[in-house]
Amino acid sequence: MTGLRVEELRTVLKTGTAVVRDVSFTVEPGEIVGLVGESGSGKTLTALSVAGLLPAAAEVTGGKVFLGNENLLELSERRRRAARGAGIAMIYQDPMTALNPLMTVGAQISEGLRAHGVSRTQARERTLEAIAEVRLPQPAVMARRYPHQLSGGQRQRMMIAGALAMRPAVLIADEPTTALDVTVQQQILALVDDLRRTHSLGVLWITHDLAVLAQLADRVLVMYAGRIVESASTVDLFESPRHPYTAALLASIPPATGIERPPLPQIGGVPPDLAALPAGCPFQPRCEHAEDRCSVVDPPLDSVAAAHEAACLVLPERWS
Ligand SMILES: Nc1ncnc2c1ncn2[C@@H]1O[C@H](COP(=O)(O)OP(=O)(O)OP(=O)(O)O)[C@@H](O)[C@H]1O
Repeated sequence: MTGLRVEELRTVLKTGTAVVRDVSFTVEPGEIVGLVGESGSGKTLTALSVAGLLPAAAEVTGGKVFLGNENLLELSERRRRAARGAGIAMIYQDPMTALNPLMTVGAQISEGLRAHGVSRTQARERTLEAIAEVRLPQPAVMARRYPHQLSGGQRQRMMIAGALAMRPAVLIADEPTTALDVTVQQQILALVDDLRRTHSLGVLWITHDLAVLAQLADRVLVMYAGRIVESASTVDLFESPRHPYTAALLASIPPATGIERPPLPQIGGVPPDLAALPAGCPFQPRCEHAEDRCSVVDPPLDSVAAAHEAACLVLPERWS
């Protein structure tokens, strides 16, 4: 199976502001990698850059996006579109943005496949297979429904079915469970966890919600001001965070009750304006542990332990 390797990805708005700043990470087959950060930290633009779906207001100006051995950023538009369908699929918070309200869901999944050269008969078969795979009952009946005839959870499953029908190597999920109630959210998380095992699907799961990642992700990337500031296995990140921003995110998770959805993280101070970043470390104005040098040096992402990287000059031993 094919993994995803992103190297030094840089995405800039037409205004000149860099919103994704030299981001590198990998997603191995069968692995779930979480990408977490506050609103505006650049998670969505990272995902759209990788999937080749950026809005006109932004463009990738540097870096590489390898799917297997192929750098997607070097492919022609036509080949990139083909690679995108079969290689990287994306699902969103609001399935209505991905689903056409005027077509039955089955027809749109089939149409997506037909656009990639799958025959009519095969497209129909694969559509029903994909709908069954996301555990919707009576696939043939479901396929004939319009999006508004489905519940929120069913629409979310249909969107996942549409993505899976393409048999992608990597699924990028941008806050896909945020709008769902907790029970349905749990069902979708269990489904994705199952699919990555049965299909060796690599998953990049974007969220505000570290509690979801505790349950789902093998590894977590923490994003701040367009950069990855910490990267570690989920266990290491929760047990020994090495960036004060990660520690603040963790401290903002209320004690787990198992049923309540935590609110958005509340961290003192405001997220930085990407168009006017402070000198030194971008988190330093909000950081409880900042030292004088932190307003001078913007630390690179460095190895701090095995398979654990952080971009901070102040070791936890010195955190007051
Ligand atoms: N289409 C766009 N045009 C102009 N600026 C944009 C556009 N999309 C995002 N931005 C800006 O780029 C920055 C990063 O946004 P992005 O949506 O990637 O953040 P995010 O971490 O996904 O936030 P959220 O959790 O709210 O979705 C923000 O400053 C945002 O205002």
